[in-house]
Amino acid sequence: MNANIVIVYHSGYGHTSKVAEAVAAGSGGRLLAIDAEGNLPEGGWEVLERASTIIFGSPTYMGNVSWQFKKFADQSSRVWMAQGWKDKLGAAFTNSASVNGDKQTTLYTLFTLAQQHGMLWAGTGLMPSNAKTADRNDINYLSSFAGLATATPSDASVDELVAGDLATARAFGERIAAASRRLA
Ligand SMILES: Cc1cc2nc3c(=O)[nH]c(=O)nc-3n(C[C@H](O)[C@H](O)[C@H](O)COP(=O)(O)O)c2cc1C
Repeated sequence: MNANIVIVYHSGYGHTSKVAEAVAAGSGGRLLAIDAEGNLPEGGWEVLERASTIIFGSPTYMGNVSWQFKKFADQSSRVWMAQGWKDKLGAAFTNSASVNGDKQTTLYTLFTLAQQHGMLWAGTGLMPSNAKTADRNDINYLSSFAGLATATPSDASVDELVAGDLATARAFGERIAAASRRLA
């Protein structure tokens, strides 16, 4: 595990957790879950303080981050006061039911959070799979650049995430780990 990379995320029903696990597998990063009340576990803020790279993750609910993630973001204003995350590397992912589903708004919220903190930003760095021959299981089929986007059908269980999305999440994690090494 690479303690320099922390994946801090919320998942209401477990689907975004699966994406977070794939990002962790690719990056070697440590998972840090925001709970159902919007709180971090004991010592969570210190884990983030020590990290050089923070990857933010949230499901898209009503076109934006979940309220639990927003509570975490608002609580991070205490860190902002001391500029504690300035110049750390930031990146983000979101998962939702629809292929579009307004995920871009969620990614922009996560990007804005990172920029308010003065963080550096890394996108997916993944080429799109948008040709006629493209298959749903191709890497970056959703063709997102600003951050990782995955789509889990609304009736899929947590064991039924699209394999290509999980592979894309691993590739995204590898990309963020490589970017993190370049800044070290
Ligand atoms: C309150 C709520 C709002 C949602 N809003 C959206 C949405 O705006 N766009 C979308 O594509 N899916 C939406 N969904 C579907 C979720 O994004 C989707 O089920 C996702 O996989 C849930 O992730 P989770 O299991 O980590 O909570 C919504 C689900 C809930 C519960």
